[in-house]
Amino acid sequence: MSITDLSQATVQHTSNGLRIHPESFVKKLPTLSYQQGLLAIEEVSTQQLVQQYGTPLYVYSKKAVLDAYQAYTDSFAEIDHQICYAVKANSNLAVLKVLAEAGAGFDLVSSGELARVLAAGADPSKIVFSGVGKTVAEMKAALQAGIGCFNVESLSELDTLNAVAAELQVKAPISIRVNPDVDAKTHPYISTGLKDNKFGISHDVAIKAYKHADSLEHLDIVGIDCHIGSQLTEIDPFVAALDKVCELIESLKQEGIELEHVDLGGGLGVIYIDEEVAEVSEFANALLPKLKQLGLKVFFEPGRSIVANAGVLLTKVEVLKPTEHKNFAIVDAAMNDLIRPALYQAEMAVIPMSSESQEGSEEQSWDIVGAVCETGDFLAKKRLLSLAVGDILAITGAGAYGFVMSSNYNSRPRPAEIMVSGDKHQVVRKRETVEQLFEGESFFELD
Ligand SMILES: Cc1ncc(COP(=O)(O)O)c(C=O)c1O
Ligand SMILES: N[C@@H](CCCC[NH3+])C(=O)O
Repeated sequence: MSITDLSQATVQHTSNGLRIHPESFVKKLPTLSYQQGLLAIEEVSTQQLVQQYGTPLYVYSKKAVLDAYQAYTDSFAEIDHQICYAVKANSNLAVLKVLAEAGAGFDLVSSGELARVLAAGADPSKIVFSGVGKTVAEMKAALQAGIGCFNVESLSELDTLNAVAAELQVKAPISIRVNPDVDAKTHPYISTGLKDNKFGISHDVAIKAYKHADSLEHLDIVGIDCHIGSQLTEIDPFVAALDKVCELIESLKQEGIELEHVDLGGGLGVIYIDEEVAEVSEFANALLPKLKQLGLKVFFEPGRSIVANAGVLLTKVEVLKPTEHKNFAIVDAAMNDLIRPALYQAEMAVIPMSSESQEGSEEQSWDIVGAVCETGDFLAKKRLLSLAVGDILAITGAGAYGFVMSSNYNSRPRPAEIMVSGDKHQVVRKRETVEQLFEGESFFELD
């Protein structure tokens, strides 16, 4: 490889750290580009966004969200299907509204998420409610809203839901979430389809659970559900899970239990750095022959693959702190704004707002860290960049499990969120103020 080829290589893992060539890297991502050397999202310059709204700043591309959703509907066009976007990945109302208007259903895990999707105009019949610990109040709210299906995760949930539905004099539509004991080959914290995980009902118990559900007057069995984990880069685990679900559907038929739909959950991974990730179309091609044979309606619950690469987090370099041992670039975003690196050692790309800032100046290996008082507060480690105080960096892949997992640790107000469409941009969540952080608190006055 010549020196020019090397400098143009998109991602290089070197002993000093990771070098990402920004201009070629963004070509792998939707709606990001460098225009006159400045990072743009759709047609909006990130420099303009930073000047107008400040940092840290989450920015989402409407087009990228819609295109990712469309990739699913196109890939599964041959079969009767429903995409239920997993709200937990990014629950901003603007994102939800874009998806609701495109025809998406929603996968929820709380009544908070239910309230959000209803506020965003969701069709209740396209909502599925997952989660291991639904409360009675949450069951009531979802039944009153008329949701499409409860994905039930335990025997005791069947009884509670039956009682709640009886009280409201309705029938609760249910699927049972089965745990197929398939290795999703992902980070252990986000693997959900193994015996060891708290999710779903094991195959051995599933038939018993369905028979029990069938005996309960206020439950209406409509489907079967499974979700084996998140950020899966390979297709095989999905196929293995589908095979197990098909076996169960066959056994249920023999017991006289007929289903209307099969829900295969979410979990398809995305490119963060240079992962080899299956495309939605490959995922569909692997599953379609079996799904067509089944002849049931198919639900999917993608989250990350719809929104991750529709979003970036923009952050400013506040302090450069080279030490004899390593170099720290302290930025104004931190683990409270984006916890994935700290929580899962997730590697996310960090690219400069200005690609010209990298040219001609000497790169060094930097740990990009926040100002939170935790050693675990890092956003990226060993990144080869040429940095100056005041530079703006973009962390890509931040549209999923970014803002939604943020906190106010160290009394840090959370960033603003912006949505971009074409050359337009709008605040879709205001930056928090310090006053908001303690507005619900009071002094103890009873002594
Ligand atoms: C039940 C369920 N459905 C869907 C998802 C969405 O997963 P992903 O964001 O990986 O597509 C999750 C999260 O892992 C989940 O727990
Ligand atoms: N929060 C995780 C994904 C969780 C999936 C939820 N079941 C992540 O950022 O990768």
